Amino acid sequence: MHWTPEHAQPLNQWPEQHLDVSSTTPSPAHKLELPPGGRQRCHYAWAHDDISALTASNLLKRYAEKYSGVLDSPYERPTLGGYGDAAFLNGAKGDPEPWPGPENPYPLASLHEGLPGTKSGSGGGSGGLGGSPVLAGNLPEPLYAGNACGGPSAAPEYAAGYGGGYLAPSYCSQTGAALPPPPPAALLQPPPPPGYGPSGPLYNYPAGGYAAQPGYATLPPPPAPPPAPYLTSGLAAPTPLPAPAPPRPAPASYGFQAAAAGAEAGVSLKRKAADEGAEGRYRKYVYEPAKAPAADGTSYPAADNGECRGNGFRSKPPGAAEEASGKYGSGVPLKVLGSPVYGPQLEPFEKFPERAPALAPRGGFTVPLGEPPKGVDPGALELVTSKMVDCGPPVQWADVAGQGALKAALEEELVWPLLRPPAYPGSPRPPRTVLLFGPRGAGKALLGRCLATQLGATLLRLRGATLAAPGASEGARLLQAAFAAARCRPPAVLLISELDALLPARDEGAAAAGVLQAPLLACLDGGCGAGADGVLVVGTTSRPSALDEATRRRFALRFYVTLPDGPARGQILQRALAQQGCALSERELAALVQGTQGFSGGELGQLCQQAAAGAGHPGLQRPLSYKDLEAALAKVGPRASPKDLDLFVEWDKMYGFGH
Ligand SMILES: Nc1ncnc2c1ncn2[C@@H]1O[C@H](COP(=O)(O)OP(=O)(O)OP(=O)(O)O)[C@@H](O)[C@H]1O
Ligand SMILES: [Mg+2]
Repeated sequence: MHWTPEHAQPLNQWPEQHLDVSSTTPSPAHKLELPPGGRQRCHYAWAHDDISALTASNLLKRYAEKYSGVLDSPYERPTLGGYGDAAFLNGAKGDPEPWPGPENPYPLASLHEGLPGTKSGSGGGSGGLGGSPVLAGNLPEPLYAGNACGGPSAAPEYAAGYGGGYLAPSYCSQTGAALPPPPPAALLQPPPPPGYGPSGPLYNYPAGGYAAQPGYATLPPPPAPPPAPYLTSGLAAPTPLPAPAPPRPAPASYGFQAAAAGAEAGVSLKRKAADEGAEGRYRKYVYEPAKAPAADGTSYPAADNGECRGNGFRSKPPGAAEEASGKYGSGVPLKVLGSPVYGPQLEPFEKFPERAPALAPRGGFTVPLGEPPKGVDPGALELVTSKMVDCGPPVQWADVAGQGALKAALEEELVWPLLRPPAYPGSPRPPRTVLLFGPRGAGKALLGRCLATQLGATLLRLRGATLAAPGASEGARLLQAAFAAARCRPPAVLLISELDALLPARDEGAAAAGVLQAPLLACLDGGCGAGADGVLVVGTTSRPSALDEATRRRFALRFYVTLPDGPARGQILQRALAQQGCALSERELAALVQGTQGFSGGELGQLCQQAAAGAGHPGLQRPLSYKDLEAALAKVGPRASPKDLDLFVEWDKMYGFGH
């Protein structure tokens, strides 16, 4: 209770105010409403009780003696208003500072129920020292001082007991009509315990103060704290439980419990759970991050290893050995595919393994033999079968020097999807067409052969220039027959080199060649059986810019076959020279690799042939030397200019898939 101006009233009103504040008698209107303020306010309530019980009684006794002495003194009695006492004016217990109690003493009826004897006075004696504020307010005149009694002579009545008897004579003028009829004693207060009754000894308080406080033990369990204070901002309210939670047991100490509830209102849930342990009642509100996916895959299958690109495919493998884990589900071991270790660590050509026979057809690329489509000339079909089927040795990945990234991309995006059986009905269909573009002699056809080997497919080779040579009609007939032959021999790879020769040149305007574009597009669309399962069409061109959009779109994959880099050139040279019995030193080989920058694989082969031709080999019975190769370098050079290479790069950026 803080100091307010209305407290500065004459001293003759202090008992009334004091009684109002420090009443130990509960009013019927008092309710148990413990504010969530908690511990501190409850502490003030205890302090208030101290005033009413101990201090107030002592002070009343002391000042009653004083007043009686004043009244009995022969000199003029001073006015009570001039009997200033800051402590009393403030309503504090002799403390010059304002009482720091609550502004409005909230009714704590039950707290005062433990102080019996204050209401057990007879008749209207219930308005004794511990009288109810309601009763005090009903008094028509100020209490104690200035009343009709002319001043109390309270000292003799102290012996009447604390139960209101000792003040009863002071209110002698308070008739019973002025007071409301007293309620039944049984309703007001339970019988006082021994020692606190009217017949009990005066001031028979326990030595331990108010430790007994029987009212505390009889307090009903506090209401369950609202859930909102236990939710930190930003946390969604928990889902209401289907059944109401069982009431919490009455705490052993209500004061502590109330204080704890209020004090914990602003504590984070995590902190609360940590304080209360794993079995804490707030455990369900603890916000915890989602658990890691289960190892058995029953949980989220998201992989956080950085390999997932978001579409189910991992990033390109740094090495073939890492791809043996069956990325496409079927788990085809890489050993079966026979992929080499890509990159500069490629074994020298002379150490290449012996070419293995063609792998048997397997996986989803295996389909039963098909029937020749109707409308196909049987003669042309027989011609294609006998002349265009490549019966050369198989080509493994290791036979292609360099091109590590390209080989990995082809294997990942073409070979394995074709070999993998469809995961489920309606799964994406693997690509059936691929375009390899790059400088002449870069190894496009070599890669096409390698694809056929990896797929275990029959290889049918066509050259655009050969198809266009005999004329449009004959070329179209051969083209349709080639697609039909591939359809009849699944799995098959139809390799069409110099694809640009079948298309109308922009600058040349070859009418005959341009006529073959329509049958080509029709066959690529499946009209010739090319779209059937078990047929892969590989088109190659060194003039990708000659392809119009219609033709370009027919190829699902488009890869740039670059010129071999230094290590790849060294490998190609070593192999080519080894076939001619030439063994260069490392220094000579390095110089030759340096001098053949910009050469394609085909041009490197031509260089070796030129060197042999210049040396008179094989007529000359001596091995090739470095000088022979130097002489050949003067006659054989790269055909692709830097400008051409830039065009490839640009086209790859626009239409290629990169790798
Ligand atoms: N990376 C390579 N490794 C080994 N040999 C290669 C490589 N690149 C090219 N060659 C060899 O060069 C020669 C020409 O290769 P290929 O015919 O595949 O080139 P191309 O790109 O198809 O040429 P073109 O555009 O003229 O058809 C072949 O003998 C091939 O063995
Ligand atoms: Mg070729």
